Amino acid sequence: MPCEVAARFLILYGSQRGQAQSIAEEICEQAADHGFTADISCLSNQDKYNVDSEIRPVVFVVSTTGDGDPPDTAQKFVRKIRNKSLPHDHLSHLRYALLALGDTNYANFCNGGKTIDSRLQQLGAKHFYATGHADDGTGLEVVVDPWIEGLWDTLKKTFSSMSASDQQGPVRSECTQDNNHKNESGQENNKADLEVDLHLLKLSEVDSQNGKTVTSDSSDAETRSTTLVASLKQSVSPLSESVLKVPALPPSYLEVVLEEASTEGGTIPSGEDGYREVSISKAVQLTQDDAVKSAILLELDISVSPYLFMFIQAGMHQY
Ligand SMILES: Cc1cc2nc3c(=O)[nH]c(=O)nc-3n(C[C@H](O)[C@H](O)[C@H](O)COP(=O)(O)O)c2cc1C
Repeated sequence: MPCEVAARFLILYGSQRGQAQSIAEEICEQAADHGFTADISCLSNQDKYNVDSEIRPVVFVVSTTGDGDPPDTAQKFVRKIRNKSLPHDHLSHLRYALLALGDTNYANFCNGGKTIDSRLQQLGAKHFYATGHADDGTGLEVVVDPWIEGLWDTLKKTFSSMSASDQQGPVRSECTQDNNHKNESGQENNKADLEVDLHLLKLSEVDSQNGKTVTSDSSDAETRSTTLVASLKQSVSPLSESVLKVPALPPSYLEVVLEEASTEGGTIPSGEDGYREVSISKAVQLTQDDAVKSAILLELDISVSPYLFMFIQAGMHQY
């Protein structure tokens, strides 16, 4: 089934008396005419959006109240982004545009929007469109209307300049709307993106018993762990089951001094931990030559227990 793809962005507004809110809603309504889908939320609904992980372009519409203060509904958001412990690149992923409302009859013109704008910049967020400052003293529409008119082109450019991976977030198929757009701010979108990424982390291995490929993913950690253990057992024998071979190192590293105390024709004692019965007569043949007094272990051609191997290694270190 063909899917219509819509570029999706987020509108966040902070309004004291309703003007910023109605402008935000106007932008939201116009979005469809320009081929976009917009989600909208008041800045006070912090459970509906999260700029910390927002990958869609965001349009802020913020008024000013009091003596250059952000609206009450934006206060919590302002406190959050003002947190001094946030790193300077905390919002470097964020692409946004901001429309500030104010009145030049007041001392701090548009200061509510300016406060948010400058803090977003400090945290590494980037404008995709120049900030608008609308003056209620002379008529908001003087700035607001052309600002909205110019928004659509820059949004188009923003979406087209986003990398393919970035577009996974903002560009959504309408066919997946139920799964991906459960709330108006798109917070579920981010969760869905994360889930998609996690599901890429799959482990595949071949079941040696039936020859089929077994695939496990992160949602089935228990199964994955069990299968991996079995796989390791099959590919590598435990050390205790291995036949130890004397490594083919240069002879000078493998020489072992045989003590005179060794009984001629006797055996290395058996029954002691890890020892294996080895004919000494072979060794004697080699030690009979007083000039040598040592044997090259390789030439003995005997297989040894792990314990004896360690013993020989210790001897080699001393040598
Ligand atoms: C009590 C009050 C205080 C205001 N203080 C400022 C201010 O300090 N600076 C400014 O630029 N505008 C100020 N304004 C103007 C508003 O920001 C402007 O009218 C805006 O359009 C209101 O938007 P809103 O209805 O979304 O809150 C103030 C308005 C009111 C009513």
